[in-house]
Amino acid sequence: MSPQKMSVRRVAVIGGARIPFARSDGPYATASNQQMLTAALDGLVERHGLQEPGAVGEFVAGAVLKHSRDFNLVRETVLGSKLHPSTPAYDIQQACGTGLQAVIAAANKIALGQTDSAIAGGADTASDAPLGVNDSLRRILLEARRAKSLGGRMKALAKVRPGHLVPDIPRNAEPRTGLSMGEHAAVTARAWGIRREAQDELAATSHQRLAAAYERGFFEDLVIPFRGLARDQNLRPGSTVEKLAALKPVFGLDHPDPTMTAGNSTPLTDGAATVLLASEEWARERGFEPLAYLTAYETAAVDFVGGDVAGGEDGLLMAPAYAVPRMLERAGLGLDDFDLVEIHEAFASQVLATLAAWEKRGLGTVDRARLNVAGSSLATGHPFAATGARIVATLAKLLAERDAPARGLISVCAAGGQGVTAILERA
Ligand SMILES: CC(=O)SCCNC(=O)CCNC(=O)[C@H](O)C(C)(C)COP(=O)(O)OP(=O)(O)OC[C@H]1O[C@@H](n2cnc3c(N)ncnc32)[C@H](O)[C@@H]1OP(=O)(O)O
Repeated sequence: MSPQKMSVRRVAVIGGARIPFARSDGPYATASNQQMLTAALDGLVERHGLQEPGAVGEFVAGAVLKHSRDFNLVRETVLGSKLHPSTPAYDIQQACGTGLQAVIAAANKIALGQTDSAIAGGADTASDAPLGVNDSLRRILLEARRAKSLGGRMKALAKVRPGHLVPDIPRNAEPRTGLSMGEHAAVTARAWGIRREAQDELAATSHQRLAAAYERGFFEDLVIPFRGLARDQNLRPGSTVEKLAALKPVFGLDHPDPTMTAGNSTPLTDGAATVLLASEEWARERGFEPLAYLTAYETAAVDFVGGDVAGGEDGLLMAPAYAVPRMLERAGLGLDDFDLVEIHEAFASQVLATLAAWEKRGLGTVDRARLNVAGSSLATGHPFAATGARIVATLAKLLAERDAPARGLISVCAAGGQGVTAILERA
């Protein structure tokens, strides 16, 4: 396959804005997805002066956990925000890949000349989870609604039993296997021989690097204070390997030597993030200096049902092991060509398994000094749909700081055995 650039027009990353991420059932416990997404969006709009009609071509974002009332969440967010009400908007969803897939959808339209600017992002709350009514009760209520007479309605409602009142609670589990993300990751960690010490080291590094990035003011123009938080609440600057080593395992307990703990797994998190993308012409006209350019992206999926449950190497969160080689081949690049690498840290073991898979597939090793240099999801937390936008904005700014040609790789694993990846470059 010959190397090819995907863009017809170059797509620039102009800036990002997110609210600090909070541990679920904490300070954002009463905040909805719409409120959090609005706060992130307003921060971006105000900072870049995008209030007038037509300033932004469209807003594309999503949430993984949504109430039925949020069927048009992203457009509703526009209507309650500082973005002009004439801005079109739509929802997108690819589990934990949502934020990055929103960036890709927006970038494609800019690349093809269908719009000049767009905002992409995502929000998620595990606190304000969409509890549903029990399926049996829902069917009875629908039957009652369809009934043509009071008698018919009463007859339907008379079928309600106490057991029907048990709510339908969303589970952090794969429908096809019934296993949680953490249990899947534990199976994969065993298949790849990922040690506890290596996981704790990765987690400690993530906290220390995120803390250092906050200390040097890196996030001052990226993070908008919200509901009393100015920094990611999950950040523990004092998180050392020794402290992490003392935590008890929480996943893979059916195995004699479980390695995954609350410290080397992402916590359930609430938050929202946005990114501003545009054509170079649009950026020039408005006087914005692009931080970086999106030059390639890829998605992949694995047969995790057969592979992972059987203890194979193609686990639920391993699709980036396929997406990245494919993307690099298309772009005519190798891992060595990247100054920075951002791997979403769903679990430390999943990052380490992904690195091992890239190595096994002949891509080489990633220099840890280039990996997640401003921390990642183990320290920031992981509000599912927001993570991709957080990473794009962080990496674009890190590349811009280098003030020289530089290239960055993004790898995000997602539920359903999927992976979304991208390349950012600074010319
Ligand atoms: C594609 C994808 O991204 S898949 C990933 C999707 N996300 C997930 O699946 C979320 C996975 N995470 C979880 O389910 C939960 O966070 C769990 C099960 C890992 C942990 O839940 P909890 O037990 O409620 O965690 P909790 O925050 O109470 O932490 C447990 C203990 O570890 C401690 N701890 C957690 N992190 C650290 C740390 N970095 N340093 C030191 N101690 C820590 C806590 O202080 C707590 O200690 P305590 O019991 O003395 O109070």
